[in-house]
Amino acid sequence: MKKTVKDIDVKGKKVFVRVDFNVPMQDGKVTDDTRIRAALPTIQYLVDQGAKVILASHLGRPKGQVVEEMRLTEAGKRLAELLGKDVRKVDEAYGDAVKAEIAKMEDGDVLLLENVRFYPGETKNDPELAKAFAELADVYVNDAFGSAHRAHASTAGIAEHLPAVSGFLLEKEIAALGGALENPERPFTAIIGGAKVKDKIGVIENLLDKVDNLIIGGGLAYTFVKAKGYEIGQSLLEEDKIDLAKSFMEKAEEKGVKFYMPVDAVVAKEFAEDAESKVVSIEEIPSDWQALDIGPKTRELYRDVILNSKLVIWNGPMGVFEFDKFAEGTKAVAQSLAEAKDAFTIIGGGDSAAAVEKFHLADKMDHVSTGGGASLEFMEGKVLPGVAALNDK
Ligand SMILES: Nc1ncnc2c1ncn2[C@@H]1O[C@H](COP(=O)(O)OP(=O)(O)O)[C@@H](O)[C@H]1O
Ligand SMILES: O=C(OP(=O)(O)O)[C@H](O)COP(=O)(O)O
Ligand SMILES: [Mg+2]
Repeated sequence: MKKTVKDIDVKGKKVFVRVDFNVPMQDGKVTDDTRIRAALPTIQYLVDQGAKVILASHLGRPKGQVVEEMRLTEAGKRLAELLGKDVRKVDEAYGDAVKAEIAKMEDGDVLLLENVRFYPGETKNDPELAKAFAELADVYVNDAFGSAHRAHASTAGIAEHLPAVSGFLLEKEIAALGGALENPERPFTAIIGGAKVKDKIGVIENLLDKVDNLIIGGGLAYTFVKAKGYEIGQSLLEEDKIDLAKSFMEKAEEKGVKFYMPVDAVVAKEFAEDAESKVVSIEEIPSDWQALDIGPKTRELYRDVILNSKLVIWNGPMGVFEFDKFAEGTKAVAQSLAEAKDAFTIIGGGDSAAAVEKFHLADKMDHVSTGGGASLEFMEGKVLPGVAALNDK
């Protein structure tokens, strides 16, 4: 068991809180604030206890440099609205100017640092950067469940220098996911989609030891379609994962895990909201088109599997649901989960959670996790670095 904010005295202390405010954005605005709302209990608690609350997060993948659209300014504004309280935002994440701002804070004040991934040391877990973060505070709190599978300077390295405890969200997520997976009800179905193919394809190997059904959709699916020998046109592909995809399909067969992939797709002429589109069978994706959603036959197939399951874990949208034209597959799977009254349903991921919010189905799920990659790695049985770094009770 890890210590939580309740196990330490925070009054008057400077508390560095790593949150996951990696929220979906469009045209400079936050389009889904699920992750900000999920961090509120910890932030509010620290405010009420009279801590000086210093928040840190990443947004997107700026690759170690400043990217204007990836500033945390808008997330900070949304947080201020939700908290009903001023949130001061600075444009850096460590250093003398930040220390000077912190020195001005009163007990109960909230300060938001700039995107920690604007610095190359963050994702490399650079010890110098971890130390620079630690110098800002007396205590470290990790509440960024969505980033707990990353061993980065602000999620792991910093914990070596300060008393390090978990926030309420991290604690709640681990309890909810751990509880469901301890003695999984069967049939147990995992649905994996989304766009982070390189990150997520690897989890499939361990999942094959745990699940009865594995459903593949979203951008992830086309590396498998390609591995089957079909043309995928301009669809998302991880060329160097094709052999891995092939081996997973073979392994599924050996282990008696039922493996489902799209039988049809909605293809588009280009990656755009208003692109010309049509439904084709999976063997017939034209070479200059790209698959942006699963097709109607696939939606039916997946629905049957979901309705016959007792436990369903879903990470990663089935298509580019941000564009209404390509949202039907994701919507159908969300509706099937909502309909599956006999099943315990868990949805995870920043974008998947945004999708079920968009379709007003979030309250029909048993657990909506703020982590996609994090919940998958947790489900694999891996110890998450962001959790491992915290102090034991
Ligand atoms: N067929 C596809 N082609 C390209 N992108 C896709 C496709 N299907 C889904 N996506 C994209 O995947 C993104 C989410 O992926 P990911 O971050 O892995 O999921 P999550 O945040 O739920 O863990 C969405 O922005 C969506 O537009
Ligand atoms: O959005 C996230 O993960 P998710 O897309 O798997 O839900 C987390 O903020 C982690 O981001 P990263 O995958 O860029 O490390
Ligand atoms: Mg995502």
